[in-house]
Amino acid sequence: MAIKVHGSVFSPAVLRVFACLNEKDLESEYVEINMRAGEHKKESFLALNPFGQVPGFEDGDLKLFESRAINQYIAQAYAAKGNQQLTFVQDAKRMGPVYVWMEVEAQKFDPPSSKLVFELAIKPLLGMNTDDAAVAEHEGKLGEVLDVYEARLGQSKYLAGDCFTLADLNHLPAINYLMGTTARKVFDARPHVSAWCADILARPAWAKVLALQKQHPT
Ligand SMILES: N[C@@H](CCC(=O)N[C@@H](CS)C(=O)NCC(=O)O)C(=O)O
Repeated sequence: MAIKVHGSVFSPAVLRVFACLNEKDLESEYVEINMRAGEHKKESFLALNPFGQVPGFEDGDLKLFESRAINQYIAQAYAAKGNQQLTFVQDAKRMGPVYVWMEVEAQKFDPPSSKLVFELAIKPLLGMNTDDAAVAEHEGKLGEVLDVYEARLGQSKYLAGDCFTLADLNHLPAINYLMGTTARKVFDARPHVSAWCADILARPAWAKVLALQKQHPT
């Protein structure tokens, strides 16, 4: 049975799941949820995600939500497909840094970057005014996080070592959005971070995500 991703292609969390599906060369069906019309708060969607947030994910009779957990599921369930560097292996020492940097993305990078995506990318799309004070505050916070990334990426090409892993992939939607905004300067000011961003954004799997987004411009 086909994999289905329910959501909006403007949602960073939805794009994160498509990035993983594309890395794994998996076919999937995009089921558009009209968030402006509040479809994500309706009974039918709440059966997929009781918190009323996109994405909702189906693989046959399995229903999941939370984009990062969905990506871990995809990486394990389809271990033999596509990019096998994303598979979690039994070697705990090898996996340790992956676990660390996945948490860093979710706990440290995501809070300021999500705020900036909302202020600088989503609000303009919705015709709302950007809060400049909030932007300045969260650019400062993101800069502090990226100072740590700069040191790390001076030691290894990717966050968890020499290979691209889910720890890197989970950053893609926010970085992609912020590269098109004034917050780009926070990344550009840090050479190792800037080179890493350019590298991960150039992945063919991410280009496929952007192509899907273009096909659904509303
Ligand atoms: N931690 C969740 C976050 C999901 C999330 O925040 N989705 C947003 C769009 S990116 C949403 O549905 N917002 C509408 C709402 O919260 O009502 C995940 O990674 O899946």
